[in-house]
Parts: sequence; structure tokens; C-alpha cells
Amino acid sequence: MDALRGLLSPLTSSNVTNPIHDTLKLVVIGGTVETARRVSVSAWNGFIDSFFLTAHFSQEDYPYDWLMHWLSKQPAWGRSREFDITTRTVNRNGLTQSTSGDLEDDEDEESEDLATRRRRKVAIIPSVDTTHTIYYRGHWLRITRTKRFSEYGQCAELKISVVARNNDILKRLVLEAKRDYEKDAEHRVHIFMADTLYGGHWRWNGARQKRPMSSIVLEPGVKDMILADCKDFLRSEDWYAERGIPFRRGYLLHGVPGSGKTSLIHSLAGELGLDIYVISLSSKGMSDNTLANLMGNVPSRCIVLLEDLDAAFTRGVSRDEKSTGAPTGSSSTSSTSTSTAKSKEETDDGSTLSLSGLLNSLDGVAAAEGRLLFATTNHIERLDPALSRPGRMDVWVNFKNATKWQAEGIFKCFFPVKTAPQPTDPKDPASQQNLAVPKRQRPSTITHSLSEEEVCVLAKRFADAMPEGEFSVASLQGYLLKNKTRPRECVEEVDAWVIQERETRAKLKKEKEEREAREKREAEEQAKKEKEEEAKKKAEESSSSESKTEEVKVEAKTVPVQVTPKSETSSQTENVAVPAESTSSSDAESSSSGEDADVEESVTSEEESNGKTATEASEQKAKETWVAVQGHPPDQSV
Ligand SMILES: Nc1ncnc2c1ncn2[C@@H]1O[C@H](COP(=O)(O)OP(=O)(O)OP(=O)(O)O)[C@@H](O)[C@H]1O
Repeated sequence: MDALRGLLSPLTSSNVTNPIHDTLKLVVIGGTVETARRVSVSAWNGFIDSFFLTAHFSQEDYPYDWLMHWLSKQPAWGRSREFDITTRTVNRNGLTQSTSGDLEDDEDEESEDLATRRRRKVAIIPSVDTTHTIYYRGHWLRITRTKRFSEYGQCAELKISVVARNNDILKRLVLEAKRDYEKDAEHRVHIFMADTLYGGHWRWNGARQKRPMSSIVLEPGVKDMILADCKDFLRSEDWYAERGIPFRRGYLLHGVPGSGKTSLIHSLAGELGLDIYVISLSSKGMSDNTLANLMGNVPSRCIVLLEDLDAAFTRGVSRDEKSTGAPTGSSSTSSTSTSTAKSKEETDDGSTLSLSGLLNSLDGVAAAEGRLLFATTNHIERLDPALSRPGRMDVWVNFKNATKWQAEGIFKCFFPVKTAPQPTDPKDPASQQNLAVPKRQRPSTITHSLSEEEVCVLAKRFADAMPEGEFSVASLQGYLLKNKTRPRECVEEVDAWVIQERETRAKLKKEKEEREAREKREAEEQAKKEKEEEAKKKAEESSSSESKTEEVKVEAKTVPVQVTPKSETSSQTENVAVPAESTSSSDAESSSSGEDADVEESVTSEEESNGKTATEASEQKAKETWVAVQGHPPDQSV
């Protein structure tokens, strides 16, 4: 201390008034302060490094979602003093809409009219790069949300630091966040869509409410069979491993549109607690590599859905690896004429999926295991047998138009009774689980005052009026939706609806046939036109090459004729050089070149007698003549 005082004494002593000393004093004090600051910062960093544990969570992975979900429930997170206000989802899962800082509009809740409008929830999320301190199980967590650029674009990251001896506290935090998240996700199915950009990756597309299996009306036993098969598969990993069979199972759901294929998959995902990963094979930029990438990156327990498998074929998936996707084997003229254009378009958008690429991605060595593959198609006849063979598609289910039994079931689903029926007879349709009775049915959703008996009678009448296998369940649903508050009228008017529906269909069918015929005619005309143009082009090309040959011959064989022109006209006429083998087919070009050559000769003779001026005039004349002859039609030039 004395030494420091001694050091500073010349600076602090009052008798020093020299300005140099004052400056020195300031420099020393400033340097001391800065050094002290640096030492303290590095000491703090050293302390942080040796005592703090830091974990990073990237938005691209699930733990980020769990933690964001957990954080959204922490009051400290909601009380942030620097925040972003957003109407977008707080995280990828869409579950954390109610953070403790969310803005609620009470008037919105009360107003009946506003209930029909789309509600937008305003959420408060802490700004990026601000640090929050949250107390958790005896530890202070320092949490920072940052943004960085990844290969898929901008991506958020969470950094959590905690003073602790080991990482147990962080493990506990992640597990708790995961449990919390899964509990909230219980009633939802997460949908991921294939994104073909950047070589193929999965994009979260939303979390949908689970659909109860009871709301799917299929022929008795079908739903139960598929559900039991899926459950059995998911339980049998060891069984598959012992036998060396790849742990994969494929389901091919085929049949008419609007018969419940997609709905069943959604419902199964909810029942089994699995996420759905959707791939559209006909999407832009889909190639063998992209598909392999996508299929190799699905988690082990999930449903992979290949929607409209046949669409890939109409786009032209071919077994040939080199195929660019041009449609093959189509009998229609229009498809032949447009195949080149289509194939070009497909190459342009990078869609080069081949059938072998598709097969490899389904069961090649790199294909993911433990997933349930569901493929849907409206045209099973278009599928290559290799694609639908057992091992790739183990279970086939045919979806048909609604039967009377299904019509009865869907009616009961729309007009449920307050107390669920207690079935006793297994042969009675009503006793099947198939009949839709929403699980989480609120009293308010029942918009009629029918007794159970009356519902059954009306449902029977509705089914009797419905022709067997003529309409899809989706169209029945459309009719019931229009009448969702008037069950009796709905049954009374069903006959009229059937007639009207038939008429509409006939009309649409006729229009479609006419349109197809017109398109076919147009395509044929177009093809004919293209052919004619091509032939014309070829003829022109061959004639021009012939005339070039003639020109060469003319140059070689022209005999110079020295004529003194009397007048321009006579000069022009007499200077026409006729090649020894000239034919009338040598046309305008041959005459013109002949004339050109001959004019040159004339110019030479003129030059000798009349001098340079005459030469220039002649040259000008030659040019004019050339242009004039070029413009003549062939027969006139001869
Ligand atoms: N069997 C069914 N049970 C209950 N609802 C059904 C059934 N079939 C169709 N629907 C209803 O019809 C609509 C269309 O069904 P969905 O999309 O599942 O049909 P799809 O067979 O997948 O049709 P597409 O082949 O055109 O994709 C849905 O709203 C669904 O509720």
C-alpha cells in the first residue's frame, strides 16, 4: 500500500501544478481502471467456465420444442422486459400458445359473432440475445435465445447455463420438459411434410387434433384388423430382429376418392400416438436422392404416408434409372404429343424420380426401420407389381363407395344420442365399434332432441334410401353437413338428393367426355401441324443446301462472257451466266449468284475501258441486282 502511495505521490501531491503531470495522472488512473476491468472480466469468464455448465438446443431438434414449451409456462419467461410480440406460433409444435405473458381479449371471448371469425392469439416471446434468469430446483438458470444461419436458413437456438457440479440438473430439466410436452401433445397428431429443397428435409406442418377411430365408418372389422396389425407390429421389434426380417410394415390403402383412406391414417396415428410424415412423390424437385434422404431421416416410430402413389406414375416414374420421368405406355394420342414437353418440364424442375429409386428408398439398406408405411392410391391398376409386393406393401385394404351399413353409421355419427348404445348382439351393426360415437362429446354439440330410438329409425330409413355402393362416404358427409341441424328433413329429402346427385354426375360425366374429345382433337391437330412444319423445314433445308452446291459449281464453271452493255436492261439480261450443267431447278439463288459472278466479270471488262467511276457504278448496280434477284420467287428468276 505504501509502495502504491509512493508511486502515486508525485501525481497526487498538491504542489504539482504542471499540466504534463496532470495528463500523466489521468493516463495512469485510466490505465489502472481499464486493467482492473479486464482482470475482473477474465476472472468472471474463468469462473463461468469452471462452474457453469452450458447446454445448446437447436431449433432443428425436438429438445428445443420441449424446452420452449416448458419455458412458455414459466412466469419469469413471460415477464421478460424486452420481448417480441407475435401472432405466430411460439415454437414448432403450436402448443405453447398461452404463455404467461400472452395478451387476452376478453371481449373476443364474449362476443358470439366474433366466435365465427378467425381468432389470432397474440403471444409475447422474449427477444433474441437477451438473457433470462429462471430459478429451477435450487439452481439459477441463465437462458438465452439466439438466432443463427444454418444450411436450411435462419434457425433459433437456446443456450442454458447453470452453476452446478455436474449436468444432472440439465438432464432433469430436459426430461421434465419432454414429459410436459408429451402430456400436452396427447390429443394431437404432428404432421411433417417432405421438403424437397436442399436435398430433402422434413418441415413441421402443424399439430392436428386427434380423430377418434369411432368417427371412421368402415365395413365391420376393417378398422380393428388394421389397428391390431399396427399394434402387433410395433410390439414385435425383437421378433423381427431374431428372424433377420427388416422391421418395417407397409399398408396399401386403395380405392375410390373420398372413402376415408386419409382419415383412417390420421385416426390411427392418434390412436397409436405416432407422428405422420407425408411425402408427395409428384412434388417438384423429387429425385431418387431426395427421397432416399427423406426416408432415411424419419424417426423409428412414426407413420410415413406416401399420398397418391399413382400420381408419381402419371408423372412418369419409370423403372429405368435414367428415366427423367416421361410418361410411358400411354395409349392416348394427346399424351404422346405432349410427352416431350412434359418430360422437359420434369427435367427442368429437377423431378427425376425413378421406380428403382422409389423401391430402394422403401426397403433398401439405408431405409429407416420401425416405421409404418402407408400408401394411398385411387388407381391400383397403375402401380408396378414390384411396388405393391409383400415386404413393401404387406396389407392391402380396398376402400369402396358407401354401403347401406356405412350410410347408417355415418348418420348416427352426425346425430349422436346422449347415451351411447350398449351393444349386445355382435351381428347387429349398431353393436360394432365401427359406429361412430365421438369420444369427447360435449353436450353442446348435440343439436337435436331425438331419442335414441328415433335416431336408430331415422338412420335405418336414411340407409334404405341410399343406393348401395353408388356414392362415396365423403359425398354422404357433404349432404349430412348441409342438414346437420335437421335430421328428420334430412331423411325426408334424401330421395330427392339422390336423384339430383345422379343428374349432376351425368352432366359432369358428359362435360368431361366432351372436354376430353375436344382435347384429343386439338392434340391431334397440333401434332399434324407440327409434322407439316417439320417436313416444310426439312424441304427448305435440303433445297438451300442443294443451291449452295450449285453455287459452288457455278463459280467453278462460269464462262466469262464479255459484253458491253447497251442499256441496264440488256446488260442485266445478257450477263446471266448459265452454268454448263444448270437446270431449271437451280432457282433464284443460282441465277443470282450466276449473275453476281458475271457482273464481276463485266466490271473487270468495264474497268479496262471506262476507268474507276464506271467500276463503282457497276458495283452499285451489282448490289442492286443481287438484292432484286434474291427477292424473286424461283420460277421468275429463271
Ligand atoms: N369411411 C369414412 N368414415 C368417416 N368419414 C369418412 C369416410 N370416408 C370419407 N370420410 C369423410 O370424407 C372426407 C374425405 O375423406 P378422406 O380424405 O379420408 O378420403 P380419401 O379416401 O383419402 O380420399 P382421396 O382418395 O381423394 O384422398 C373426410 O372429411 C372424411 O371425414
